[in-house]
Amino acid sequence: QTAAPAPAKLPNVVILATGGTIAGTGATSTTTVGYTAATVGVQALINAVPELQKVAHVSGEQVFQIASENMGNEQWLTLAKRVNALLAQPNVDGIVITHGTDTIEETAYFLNLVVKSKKPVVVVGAMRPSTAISADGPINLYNAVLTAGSQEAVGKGVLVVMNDQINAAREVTKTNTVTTDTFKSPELGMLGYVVGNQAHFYRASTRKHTVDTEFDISKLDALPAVEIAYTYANVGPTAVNAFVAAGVKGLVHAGVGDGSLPTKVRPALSAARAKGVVVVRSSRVGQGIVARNGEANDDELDFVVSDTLNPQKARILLMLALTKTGSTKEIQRMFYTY
Ligand SMILES: NC(=O)CC[C@H](N)C(=O)O
Repeated sequence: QTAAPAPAKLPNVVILATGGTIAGTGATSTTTVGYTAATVGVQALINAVPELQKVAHVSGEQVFQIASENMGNEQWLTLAKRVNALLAQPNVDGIVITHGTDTIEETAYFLNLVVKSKKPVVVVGAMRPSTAISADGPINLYNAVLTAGSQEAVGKGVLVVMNDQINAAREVTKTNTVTTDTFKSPELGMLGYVVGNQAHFYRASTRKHTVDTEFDISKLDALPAVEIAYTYANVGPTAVNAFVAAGVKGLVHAGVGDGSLPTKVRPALSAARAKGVVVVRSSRVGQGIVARNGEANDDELDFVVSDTLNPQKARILLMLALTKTGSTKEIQRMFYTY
């Protein structure tokens, strides 16, 4: 194994810590469930990986200290503004965000749509707490910093680096509740590997991101209310009606199959649309396209389809879309663009 090459000038990488298992501690070295997430501070995370100093000048900031099931719109806005402020500084070359893995794909996709820089932004987590045998946090952090400081990652959009693999924010999803190889980009594929102290890219997303999006959160302190209604055998209109009564501006329907609408749900969604709620048809399946005018006549219902975005990512794009427009035609264009 070769040592990390020593570049003439090391990149400056800022680590923004938000919590999660990568900052978690367990009772014993074999505690890999039932540990406490978000207990170790950012400086301790950096100190645990002295190898970072060979590949970047790293500095750390503790932005939050939470388990990522508690991540929300408010935290996303705070985080995105901090990322944009740091990347606007000429002496910052890249950013790593340490994060719980449960919602890592959502934070990554949100940032993918609102970061205004081509500089690398890498979101990273761990599946085993810092106290575990073979904890994956240190190697993941090392690979994330390496990637964030690399020229190869410039302009690739927000990345999730874990388990020696680089995935694009738009496609990556958690596929296993506990294993270290949980993050995949089903069917469409990962972007590359981090191997031998180097980030290797083989593909890039064709969808627009970061500097090429139309979204600007710099003056926002809240996002439009958008919820997800999940569908399953025997589902009725209760959840959809409750969301509409609560005043949502948008609803993502996590339909079955290719976005099918059960007979009992369709009228509730149609009534929601009549009240001005923007409805996006997505699917709970996790892979594949929800096609416009496929399982429903979207032109007639005035619905939007999610294309290949899963429901939790469709929710993010719909929130940002609603900050710009209420036009379903425009919002559909965005779902085919980002
Ligand atoms: N592996 C993890 O990071 C899960 C821990 C926690 N539920 C979180 O998402 O922050």
